Amino acid sequence: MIVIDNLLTADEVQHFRQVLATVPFNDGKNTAMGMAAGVKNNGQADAQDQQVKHLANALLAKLGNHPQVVSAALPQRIFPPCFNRYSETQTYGYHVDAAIMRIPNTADVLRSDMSMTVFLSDPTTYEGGELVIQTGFGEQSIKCAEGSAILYPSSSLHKVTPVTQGERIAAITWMQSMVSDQHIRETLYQLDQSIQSLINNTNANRQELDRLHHVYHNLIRHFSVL
Ligand SMILES: O=C(O)CCC(=O)C(=O)O
Ligand SMILES: [Fe+2]
Repeated sequence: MIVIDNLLTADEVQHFRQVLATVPFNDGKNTAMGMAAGVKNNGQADAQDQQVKHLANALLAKLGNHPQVVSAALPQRIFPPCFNRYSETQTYGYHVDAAIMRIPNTADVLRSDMSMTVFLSDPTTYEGGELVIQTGFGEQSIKCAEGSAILYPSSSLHKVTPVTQGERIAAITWMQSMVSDQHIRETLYQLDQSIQSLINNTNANRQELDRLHHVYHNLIRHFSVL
């Protein structure tokens, strides 16, 4: 589970919120698959709306270019982000995200390996609305600052607790990774993070760094499936 701090700048968050305040929202149940529909109670911005498409594309471009997102998810495909809104009393009970998702208006499908929530509301403006994820170490409850995001394995059970005051707006998306094995993906992420911090360390031995870089790329070559 990885927090991406400041994925969006304050200005970008404000722009997203301003646009989302003007676009039509539909019942979130319409896009839930199978059992998830029974526990889903939120609103979802109309994905056919031109302004919503524009925001989704802007976020998509941002994700594909973000070094930490790329390092953690090794994305091959990213689902066009959706925008959801939980008003007072709204909630999304425990569910697992569908393993295979059809990318709207295309013939392509995506296997969800990693799920992402980008928090767009200032956390001091709403109560409740925590994203709770079941992990091997118990439940983790997450409420990020506006503009920050959480990336977590799509295989996990998760829920959004009821909003008891205010309104929670977020963008959500799913990624198919070039490396489907979660454990290997995590290990590659750790290796890359170490390499990146050595690159920024002026005392690091250049030859050793080149060797680590070489190892990282050969591991990607070995484990990625395109
Ligand atoms: O809003 C969130 O943080 C997560 C929503 C969710 O789990 C979903 O739409 O599948
Ligand atoms: Fe979900």
